[in-house]
Formats: sequence, C-alpha cells, structure tokens
Amino acid sequence: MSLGITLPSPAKLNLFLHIVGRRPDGYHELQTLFQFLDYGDELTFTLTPEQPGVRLVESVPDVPDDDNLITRAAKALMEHNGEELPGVTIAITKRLPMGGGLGGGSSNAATTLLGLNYLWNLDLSIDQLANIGLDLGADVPVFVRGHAAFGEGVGEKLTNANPPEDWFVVIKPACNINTGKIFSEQGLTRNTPRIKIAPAFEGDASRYRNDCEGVVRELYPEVNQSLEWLSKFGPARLTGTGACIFGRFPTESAARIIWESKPSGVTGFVAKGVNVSPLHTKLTELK
Ligand SMILES: C[C@@](CO)(OP(=O)(O)O)[C@H](O)COP(=O)(O)OP(=O)(O)OC[C@H]1O[C@@H](n2ccc(N)nc2=O)[C@H](O)[C@@H]1O
Ligand SMILES: Nc1ncnc2c1ncn2[C@@H]1O[C@H](COP(=O)(O)OP(=O)(O)O)[C@@H](O)[C@H]1O
Repeated sequence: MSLGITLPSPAKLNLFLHIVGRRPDGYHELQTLFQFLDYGDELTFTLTPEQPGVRLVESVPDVPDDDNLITRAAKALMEHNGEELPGVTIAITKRLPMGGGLGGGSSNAATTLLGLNYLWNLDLSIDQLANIGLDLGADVPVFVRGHAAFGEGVGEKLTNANPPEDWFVVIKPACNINTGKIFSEQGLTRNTPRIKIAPAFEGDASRYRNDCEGVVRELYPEVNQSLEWLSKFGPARLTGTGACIFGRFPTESAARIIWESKPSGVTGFVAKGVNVSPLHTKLTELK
C-alpha cells in the first residue's frame, strides 16, 4: 500500500458567469463556464497508520484547521466510510490567492476527496465524491469531476464543455472580496436571460460576461483599474465574484509579452486553460 502522494489542486476560471434568477432560499441561480488552469496549489498526503485523525502540517492563514476545506473534506470521507481509517498528515503548498475567485479552497477539497479515496482504497465513484463535495461548496463538484463544464443551478449541474485552451494572464488586484457581500448587493444584475443550450463559446465570447463585474468595479477601484489596463490588450474579465481578473491570449508568448509589461506592483501569473483537470491527469498516470 502506498503511504504518500503529492497531487495538484488547480485553479478554475469562470470564463463567463451569468446570474439568471434566485432560489427561494436566496441563493442565486447561475449559468457559468468553468475551465481549469495548469496552475494551482499542491497537496501532499502521508498516511500515518500509527497516529489516527487528520492533521495539517501548516495552517492556512486566517483559517482555523477545523474549518479548512481540506480537513472538512477528509473528515467527510471518514464519516461517509463509517469505519476507522488510517490517520493522515496533509501538507499544502499554497500558490492561489484566497478569496480570489480562482476556487482554491474548493479545489483543495476536491483534491483531498480524490487523493484520500485513492490512498484509503475506498473505491467511491466520482458521483459519490461529487455529492460529498457539494456539501462543502458549490464549486467542489466541478473540481471532483475534472472536466471543463457549463454549470447551472448554483454551479452543481454540470455539462462537459470544450472551450478553447487559450493562455491567460491572471491578475490579483490588491483587495479581498467576500462572495456573500457581492451576492447581497442591491445593484447586482440578477435577470440575465437563460441560455437554452450549453454554449459552444468558440468565436462568440462577446455574448457572455460576468454579471458581478459592474458592482465589483464600483466597489473596488483596484479591480476597475486592473480591468482597464488588461482590456487594452484584448477581452478581460472577472472570475467568480473576484477579485482576480483574466485576459485571454492565443499563445503563451503573447500572454508573456503582456505579463512582462505589467505596471509595477501588479501580482498574478500566466497559465494555460485546460479542459481536463491536472489532478485527473496525474491520477490517471498513477493508476
Ligand atoms: C461565485 C462562485 C462561482 O464559481 O465562485 P467564487 O467567486 O466563490 O470562486 C461560486 O458559485 C460561489 O459558490 P460558494 O463558494 O459555494 O459560495 P460561498 O462562498 O459559500 O457563498 C457565500 C454566500 O454567497 C451567497 N451566494 C453564493 C452562491 C450563490 N450561487 N448564490 C448566493 O447567493 C450566499 O448568501 C452564500 O452564503
Ligand atoms: N484550503 C483552503 N484554501 C483556501 N481557502 C480556504 C481553505 N479552506 C477554507 N478556506 C476559506 O474559503 C474562502 C474562499 O477561498 P477560495 O476558494 O480560495 O476563494 P474563492 O471561493 O473566492 O475562489 C477563503 O477565504 C477561506 O476563508
């Protein structure tokens, strides 16, 4: 039995995000296109049969270990299994900004579900893992399923999609944005007409937008400034409820030229959009 494994925990982008209505419980109904990036965090799982329970090698800043989505995902799997499982120690290499709209926490939860399903030999199906993941956050199922997708509902009804695998310049403006705050803003656009069929997306990106962008630009001048700068070079957009924004480029060199010309003090990275999650690529190699 393998005692340890290191797995990627990639970022996602919302290539578009439309708010098409509201559920009776107040949650917003979305239509969104998720794509992964070949850039993200990394998690290392080491089984500790002599020491039961779940431990993090290092805490994530401002997140108590018991609230960390990694710990919660591991405990949810233990609970689902019902019987005692070997203890595990988990090390995190954090690269994704938190609360940036890149889904880092949700991705960490999904990597934990798939990684421990493998290490603990639980043999749970992707559907079972996606269901366990949905209780942890609306974005967890797409990371569990591992394919770019058109998402509906709160993002949990997923249809595989194949948007172009472009290169992205991702910028993290110097502010943190709380998802709940944006969804509670009065000025938020909440009535975008529903798209009836899963969009092909190719060549028609201008029909799609991020409905959170207007209120986020108004509330956070840092995001507005970054969007103004990046959109000089092509279409630029907010991911999720922000704060990160991205610009699409057809080649790596085109993206890197723009990245190198960024104003001083701007942080972010260049990455490729991928329709199969790097997590699933790695797990397939292992099996
Ligand atoms: C908007 C998206 C798009 O991918 O991404 P992020 O910006 O967080 O990455 C997600 O749907 C984020 O889903 P999730 O991660 O579960 O949201 P949470 O932070 O738990 O939501 C905080 C609060 O925002 C409100 N909320 C959230 C999602 C939604 N579809 N409608 C809502 O009204 C609810 O009041 C909720 O209590
Ligand atoms: N392992 C984790 N990594 C990042 N954030 C986490 C984690 N566990 C819990 N969180 C909490 O989830 C929030 C949302 O984080 P994240 O998923 O990275 O951003 P977003 O949902 O905006 O894409 C964080 O602000 C943090 O409080």
